[in-house]
Amino acid sequence: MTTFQSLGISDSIMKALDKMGFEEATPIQEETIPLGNAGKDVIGQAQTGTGKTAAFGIPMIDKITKNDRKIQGLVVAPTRELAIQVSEELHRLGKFAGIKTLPIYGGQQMDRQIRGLKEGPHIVVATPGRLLDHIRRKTINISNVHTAVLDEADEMLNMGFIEDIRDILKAIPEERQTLLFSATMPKEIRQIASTLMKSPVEVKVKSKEMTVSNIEQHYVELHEKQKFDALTNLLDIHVPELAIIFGRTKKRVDEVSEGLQARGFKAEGIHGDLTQGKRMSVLNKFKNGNVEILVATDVAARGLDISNVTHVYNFDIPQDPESYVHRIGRTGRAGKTGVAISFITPREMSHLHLIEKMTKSKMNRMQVPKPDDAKRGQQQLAVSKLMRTIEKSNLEDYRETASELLDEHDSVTIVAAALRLMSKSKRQTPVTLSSVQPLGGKRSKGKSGDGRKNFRGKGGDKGHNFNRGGKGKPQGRNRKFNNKRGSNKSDS
Ligand SMILES: Nc1ncnc2c1ncn2[C@@H]1O[C@H](COP(=O)(O)OP(=O)(O)OP(=O)(O)O)[C@@H](O)[C@H]1O
Ligand SMILES: [Mg+2]
Repeated sequence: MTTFQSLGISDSIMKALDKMGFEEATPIQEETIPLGNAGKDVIGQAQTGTGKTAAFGIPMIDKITKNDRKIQGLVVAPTRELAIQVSEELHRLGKFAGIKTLPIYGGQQMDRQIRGLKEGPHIVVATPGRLLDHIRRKTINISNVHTAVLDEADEMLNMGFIEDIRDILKAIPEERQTLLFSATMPKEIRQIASTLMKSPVEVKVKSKEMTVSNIEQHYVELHEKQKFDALTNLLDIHVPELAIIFGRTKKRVDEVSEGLQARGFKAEGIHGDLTQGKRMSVLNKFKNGNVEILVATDVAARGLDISNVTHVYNFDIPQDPESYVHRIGRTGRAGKTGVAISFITPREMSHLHLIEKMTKSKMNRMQVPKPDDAKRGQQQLAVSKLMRTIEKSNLEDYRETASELLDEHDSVTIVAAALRLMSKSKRQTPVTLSSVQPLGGKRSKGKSGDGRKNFRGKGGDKGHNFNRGGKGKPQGRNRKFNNKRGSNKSDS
């Protein structure tokens, strides 16, 4: 056990950590905080939900001169929601040190951000596109930044963002300290990374698997047409506290979330075509439990930290193994347990094996859930509600009516009727989704024998409709989108 005390952290941050309930440092924090304090460039790779934000946030905050009201720390993150979340975590960490943090992202009014910038934040957490807008309009000055962080570094250095990142880093003094963090770091990206850094120290928390062991991983082999019923059956069996369902495209997300609503689930969709206001309100409703199921594109795959997510469902298998790691990593965070279930069509089985191989983890096969199991699950839920009412409520006022009922019917019939009333009635509502193409089995082999590259193109969110391999020719069915660089601005 490593205490934060032994890592040479200032008293004001110690106070913040105490308030946040952090008792001991996680392995990535233990290894990278001293390096960060020593001014080293660091590439930090550790599993999802293991505290990478504080790993770069603590040394960054500890280097800030409070009385110098210039931007001294800069964090770049791939999505708006993540920029907001990281900014909030840095705010909590830097609260007692008097450090001001400002998130800057697309979809928010420029003048509001400009006003915020004029107030002199010490740290800015930004999405790349909007940050570049400010740099070009000269409404931000990052020439005094001494610590730059790329959160989700491999994503930031992928084809969709790399040029933006280069442009951003050009506006920061070369003698900066650069910190790169992610749960995944493909070799080719690591190489690009080292060109932006000064003799970086690579810290990779030792673990056989890329995914955390507290996530149970399963898969269900099924046909496309079975997916929706299988999903609602599983939801009835698992009764997740909060669940995220990942779909491949925005349209898919809309259809699945509408279908779930039609069957009586508290579900909403989130993807890059929604207004920023809508994205925030959906996410907030999910965080406070008013929405129990979030249906999302990969826009919600990286970095988001929502503590009670108990289940992640891959309604469509993700395109690349990294994406799988990040998606399922929305559950099982900070030592909690979680369950991840991926739907695989028969043609996609080779892709499943590829993910298993790359992530060095194994998914357990699960049978296609049956309606009877779902019914039992629902009844179980009604029973537990009934039991809670028995334990917690004052039932005096109901006793007389209850005994009158018992004079006329047997007790089993009455309880059965109550359970029926309490079970959701809309589950049989027919829902048909538009047809989609499975990820091609043959294509997954690719020229290089490394099928990953073929799955780089994303037909989904963030406008990543291009091959993200970074080199070589575009492959697979996303070829025609390959020139759409810059379309990632949709999330900037
Ligand atoms: N030392 C600690 N003790 C207890 N909780 C911690 C500690 N460090 C971080 N946490 C909490 O753990 C959760 C996950 O942290 P964080 O979001 O930084 O993970 P991450 O490694 O960045 O994950 P991802 O790869 O998904 O981005 C957060 O709620 C954070 O506040
Ligand atoms: Mg993170």
